[in-house]
Amino acid sequence: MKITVIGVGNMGSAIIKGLNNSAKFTISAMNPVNPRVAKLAQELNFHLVNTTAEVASLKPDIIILTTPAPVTVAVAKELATAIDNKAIIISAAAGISHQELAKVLPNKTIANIIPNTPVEVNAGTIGLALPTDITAEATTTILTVLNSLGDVIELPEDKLDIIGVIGGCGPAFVDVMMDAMSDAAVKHGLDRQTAYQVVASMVKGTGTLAYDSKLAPALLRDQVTSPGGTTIKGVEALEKHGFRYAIIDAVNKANGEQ
Ligand SMILES: NC(=O)C1=CN([C@@H]2O[C@H](COP(=O)(O)OP(=O)(O)OC[C@H]3O[C@@H](n4cnc5c(N)ncnc54)[C@H](OP(=O)(O)O)[C@@H]3O)[C@@H](O)[C@H]2O)C=CC1
Ligand SMILES: O=C(O)[C@@H]1CCC=N1
Repeated sequence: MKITVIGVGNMGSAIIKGLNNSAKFTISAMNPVNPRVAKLAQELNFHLVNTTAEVASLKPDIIILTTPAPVTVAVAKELATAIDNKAIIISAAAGISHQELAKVLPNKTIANIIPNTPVEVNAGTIGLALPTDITAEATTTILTVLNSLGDVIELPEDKLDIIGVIGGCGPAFVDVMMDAMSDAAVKHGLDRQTAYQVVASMVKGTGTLAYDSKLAPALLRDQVTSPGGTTIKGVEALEKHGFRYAIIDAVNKANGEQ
């Protein structure tokens, strides 16, 4: 299957690396001329072009739009005249609706996704909204690509924003916590590299346990807080400093609440 990724920034690069790991696809990409992207194309050995006309000549089965949200509709409009109707468009642009894209891409199959950066290591969380009139064949094609990048959660488009905040922005929120924990470990005498390793391993294990057991996070927390022990003292400090509400409000704000 031939896949062209348009916009090779943080998300586009992560998708390309994840697709490249799975070694199942012929990958190409389009980006304005940029030495960073040229270097990545050389390293991963994918074909790089700079114009939508060149994208058309590649005859991709799938085009993934990872351009900045504000320019995505304009890029889609340019593509509409260049590509044939067979190419399936998958847009990762947060906040750009199916309807806005369908207006400039008539007669094209368009799916909306919100992926996250862990797609780079094929451990992504990908919210997917499919159009109601999509064919079984197109659905299979889209799922073949996305399943190679991580967990795909299919849902109606009106739920894509909140999945996008939890799945898409969530890694940044967890990274902030990991960074703070690493600083605290360094303060208490651990060297920084070991601190990063311990924190990443702990988050990976905690995530895997929650994912595999399907237990509620509160129950998993209770299993750590031994009576009269150290953890409950830390949890008390988190409550005192409003950690829980800080997280809830981060989600509120990322989801557009004023
Ligand atoms: N980052 C994330 O975790 C997530 C991002 N997304 C979505 O992915 C999209 C990209 O975000 P992100 O990767 O963070 O942003 P970046 O700024 O890191 O990447 C954007 C890329 O698009 C390129 N670009 C700009 N204009 C054009 C154009 N007209 N044609 C082709 N390429 C273009 C830029 O090129 P250059 O800089 O070389 O000029 C850059 O390489 C957004 O729509 C965002 O909503 C969705 C979920 C998660
Ligand atoms: O920050 C953003 O707008 C994008 C969408 C989800 C994650 N990053």
